[in-house]
Amino acid sequence: MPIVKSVSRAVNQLLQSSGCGCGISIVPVRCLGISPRQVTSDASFHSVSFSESDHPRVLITGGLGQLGVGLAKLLRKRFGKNNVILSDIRKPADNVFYSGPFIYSDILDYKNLREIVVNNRITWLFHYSALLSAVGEANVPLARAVNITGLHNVLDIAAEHNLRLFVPSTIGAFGPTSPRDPTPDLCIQRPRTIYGVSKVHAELMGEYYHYRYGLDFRCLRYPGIISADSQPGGGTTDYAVQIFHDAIKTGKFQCNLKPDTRLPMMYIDDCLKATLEVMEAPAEALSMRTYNISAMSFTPEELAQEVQKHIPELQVTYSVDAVRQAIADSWPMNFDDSNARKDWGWKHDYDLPELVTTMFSFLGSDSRIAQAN
Ligand SMILES: NC(=O)c1ccc[n+]([C@@H]2O[C@H](COP(=O)([O-])OP(=O)(O)OC[C@H]3O[C@@H](n4cnc5c(N)ncnc54)[C@H](O)[C@@H]3O)[C@@H](O)[C@H]2O)c1
Ligand SMILES: C[C@@H](O)[C@H](N)C(=O)O
Repeated sequence: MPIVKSVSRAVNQLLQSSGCGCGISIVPVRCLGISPRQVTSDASFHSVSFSESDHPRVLITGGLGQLGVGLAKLLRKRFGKNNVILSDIRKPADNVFYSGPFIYSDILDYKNLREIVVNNRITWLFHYSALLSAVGEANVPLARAVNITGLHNVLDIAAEHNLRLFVPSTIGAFGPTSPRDPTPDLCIQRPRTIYGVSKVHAELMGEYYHYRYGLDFRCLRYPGIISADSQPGGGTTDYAVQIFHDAIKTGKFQCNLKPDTRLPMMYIDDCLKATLEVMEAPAEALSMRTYNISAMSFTPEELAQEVQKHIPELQVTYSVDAVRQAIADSWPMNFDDSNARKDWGWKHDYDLPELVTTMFSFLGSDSRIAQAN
């Protein structure tokens, strides 16, 4: 086939699949010949397309944080151990290293990330690398680099290689001028943390790449996530994990938020279930590309009361961290996730009582509960 004809066929295919319909150029930015890191201008035409009957080949960035190892476990169960690669810039614990493929990947190293995607024929990418709200405020330049420059690398590679891309957003993508009770999917978003600003940027850039280049971008705004077997990475909602550990270890918990600070929260199993469900949802079901998801909403006082049903002698004191409190006071109190429920059937399994019971059964507090009774 003459070269001109095959290129024009490829362009037509790309235009049809772009969802853009505007007839203007849809080649990703780094393919336009203006980037020092450019690949050939027809790079995406050569991508192996993902057939729905195959298992996806998955890469998880920032996979050694609170959520990544659990996500890998869920995806490996579904798609096979060797089809899911965990990556991070940290050294994995033995049990993680031996549980399936792990690879070093710094998302700020564009060429290395691209090499990993190409050599492993990746088709789905879950982009978990980030600096969370509190650690982001403590190191704004690093948060800007990881959360914004890193995202740009991931977006370009995903667009060039025709990946389905999941990027989590957060309740932190809203700010003091957003409606807080409840917070709908579409409303004013003027966050006042670098974390929130970077997440609004991620939502908008992902949606822009979707409409402009046909990138299959999918995004959920997670509430604060609570897990038993992984530690949170420096956020405002971390107290809701720490209380369980301290209740069991010392019977005392000092909370860094005020007792009446209400925030949306979710058990990790619900969060990971939603993530897989939105990635598997048929594109036609998605009326939007960024959805709120919700399960429960509580204050430190309400959580402490539920914990005290299991450990009655728990003593809770409050020593407010001004940075975290200001952040929490600007975030949603309740999250409206009706679009996720309507479009792709989202439904949570864990409310507050089930969450607390499950956490204690994981953390093995039986002996302490027995002592208390
Ligand atoms: N955990 C939550 O409550 C929560 C809530 C809302 C959204 N999210 C989002 O979910 C994602 C995962 O959250 P998490 O709680 O597991 O985060 P985490 O902070 O626990 O883990 C983030 C990981 O990113 C890695 N990382 C940092 N810089 C990197 C770089 N340059 N290259 C590659 N990796 C790098 C870190 O080593 C870390 O393991 C994040 O994007 C976060 O914003 C989390
Ligand atoms: C809410 C979420 O994005 C994270 N747990 C934080 O508090 O920063």
